[in-house]
Amino acid sequence: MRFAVPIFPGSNCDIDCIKAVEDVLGEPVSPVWHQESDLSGYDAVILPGGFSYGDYLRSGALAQFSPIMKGVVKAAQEGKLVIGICNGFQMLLEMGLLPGAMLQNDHLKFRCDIQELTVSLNETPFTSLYEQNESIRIPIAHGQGNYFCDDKTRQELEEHDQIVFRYQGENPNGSTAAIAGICNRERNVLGMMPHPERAIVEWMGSVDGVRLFQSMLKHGEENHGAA
Ligand SMILES: NC(=O)CC[C@H](N)C(=O)O
Repeated sequence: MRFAVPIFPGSNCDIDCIKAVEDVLGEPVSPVWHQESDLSGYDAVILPGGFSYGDYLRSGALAQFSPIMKGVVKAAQEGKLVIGICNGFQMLLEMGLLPGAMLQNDHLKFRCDIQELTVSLNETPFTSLYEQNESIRIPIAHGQGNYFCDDKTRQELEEHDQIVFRYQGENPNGSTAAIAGICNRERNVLGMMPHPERAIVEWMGSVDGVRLFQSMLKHGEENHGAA
C-alpha cells in the first residue's frame, strides 16, 4: 500500500506521519511537496498536522489552494483513503471535503495533552481494529480545535454515522457534541484533531494510534490488493 504525505510550508508533523507508516506498517510512504498535483501513484493520503501557511486567516485556510489539493480531491473521489490529522483536518473542512468548521479553542489557549477518546464508529477503514465505543488515549496539540457545525449538519452526521471519535471526559476545546473526528458519508475520508502518529510507541505515553494505521492497511489489502 503506497502512502503519500503532502507537505506544506509550515507543516511540522509530516516526518512523524512518515515514521508511523514506516515503523508500524513497513509500507512505502513518500513526502510530496504541496506544489505537486499528481497523487495517482498512491493508495492513501495523510494530510499532516502543523501550521501550514503559518495558520494565516484560519488554520488550513490557505493550504486548500495548494496544487496538491487537486490530487487530494481526486484521491477522495476515487475512494482512496484520505486522512487529515489536526491541521490536515482543518484543511479538509476548509476544502469542503468534510462538513463543518474549526474555531478557536473555547478557552483561547493552545491545548497540548494526551486525550481520552471514545471510538464512536469502528465501521470505517480507519477504525476497524478498534472496538465500538472503546476508550483510547491519543495526544492532542492545537489552538483551533473547536469543531463547529449547525444543528442540521450535526443531525446529518448522527444519522449517517459520520462521527468517528468523541472526546471523553472534559471537552478540551468546546467542540460541538465533543466531536474529535468525522468521516464523509463514503467513509474513505477522515478528519481528526488528535494525533495517532504520536501514539505508536510506549515512550509516547500511548500506543493507541497503532491500530488506526493497521486498519488502513487492512482495508487496502482487503479492498484493492494495494499492499
Ligand atoms: N498540531 C496541529 O496540527 C495544529 C493545527 C493548528 N496549527 C492549530 O493550532 O489548531
